[in-house]
Amino acid sequence: MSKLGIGLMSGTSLDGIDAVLCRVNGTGFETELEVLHAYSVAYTDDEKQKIMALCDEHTARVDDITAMNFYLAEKFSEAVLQLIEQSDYSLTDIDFVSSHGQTIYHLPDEGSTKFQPKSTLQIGDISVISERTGLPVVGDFRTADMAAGGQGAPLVSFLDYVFFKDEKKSRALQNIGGIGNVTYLGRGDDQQLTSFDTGPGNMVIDEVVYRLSEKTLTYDKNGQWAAKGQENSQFVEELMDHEYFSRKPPKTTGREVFGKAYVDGVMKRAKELDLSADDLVASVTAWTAKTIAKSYKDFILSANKPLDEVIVSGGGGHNETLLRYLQEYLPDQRVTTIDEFGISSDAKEAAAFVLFGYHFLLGETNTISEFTNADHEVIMGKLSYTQPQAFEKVLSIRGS
Ligand SMILES: Nc1ncnc2c1ncn2[C@@H]1O[C@H](COP(=O)(O)OP(=O)(O)OP(=O)(O)O)[C@@H](O)[C@H]1O
Ligand SMILES: CC(=O)N[C@H]1[C@@H]2OC[C@@H](O2)[C@@H](O)[C@@H]1O[C@H](C)C(=O)O
Repeated sequence: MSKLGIGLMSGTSLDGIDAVLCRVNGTGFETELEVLHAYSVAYTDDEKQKIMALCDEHTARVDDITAMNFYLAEKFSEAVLQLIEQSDYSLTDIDFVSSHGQTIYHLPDEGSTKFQPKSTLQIGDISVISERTGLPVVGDFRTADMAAGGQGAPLVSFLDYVFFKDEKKSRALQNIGGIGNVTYLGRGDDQQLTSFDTGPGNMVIDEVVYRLSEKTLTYDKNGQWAAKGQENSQFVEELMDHEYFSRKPPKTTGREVFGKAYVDGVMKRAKELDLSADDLVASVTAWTAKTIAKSYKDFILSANKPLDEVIVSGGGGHNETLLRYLQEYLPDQRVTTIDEFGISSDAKEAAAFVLFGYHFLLGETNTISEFTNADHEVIMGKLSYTQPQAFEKVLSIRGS
């Protein structure tokens, strides 16, 4: 029997919270998932800067992290309530909430001392969300995959595999959020599955635009600013030199690597090269597209894996200049956006968490170990229900 789940996603771009209401039925390849309503709320600049400070080892304070764990949970709860308010449903119709949380730090590789195992931290406490909504809330997904030896990301590849594996076409599902990540799906019986973070998505473009606009713009709307400039090829090639791009998958990255400190270096070098603001925005946009195209060439095409089409999702799908560069660097592939397949670019990740939460509640695995390089598949998630009625909903899902 189908259930109604709400997915919450607040990604590494720190643009805000995406909430989607979905009808879900079945598991694995039998899954049916329909997005019924979507709602997004932007973080204020103040909120974004405060969260960003927690993503940086030099500025994060333990009291701030603790408080933000609760503050964000309130924001997530408000997003659920707003979503419901705007939809044709009421809270009592909903069976569960599934929340990604806000990643503030992700360490997919062990450090040099015994106190630095690989680890990851998503905040926005699920008990607070359960208490405010009266619903059972699933959260904290990445840790289970990491405990099984995985990178804890990319997780959305599971949705890509379930809905986009095709008999006739080999596909790359490219998400361009704060970070870019790809799921490669060979055609037909080809089970060579690959998934990794390609590098920055909008993260560097956003920060450069924020600084050049003297904090008045947080992103380059539709890529209009980049379209006014010309990419500087020397600068783009220099940026391509970062060790992340030559490192073989499996690999994942985040704000720890391509955050503010990285952009300090980008701005400094752009100044030395005397780049105009227009050319700098064009250059980081071209470079972002090139990091994606190069990673396909090095880790997919060079391994003799065919690639017919590239399906872009995430906010970067709205950046027309970024998509133009991507098509230019991948002349033999058709580059399109996921909207063509009836899924909104902005709703995909939040919908994926409905899929994960539902599998979790049914006790079904919700990872594919090849994608995250885990030792085996796991059931990701943890559960909170602060009221007996919420527990009843869990029992009813399990009994259905
Ligand atoms: N109209 C637009 N034009 C250009 N860029 C846009 C537009 N709308 C959104 N974006 C970009 O998309 C970003 C948000 O993307 P998205 O919500 O997919 O990221 P995220 O989920 O936070 O990150 P991640 O997937 O890395 O966790 C914004 O920060 C902005 O850079
Ligand atoms: C640790 C973390 O939050 N990683 C995010 C980030 O944003 C994009 C990319 O890096 C991806 O690997 C992941 O999110 C998506 C939802 C994923 O796991 O598929």
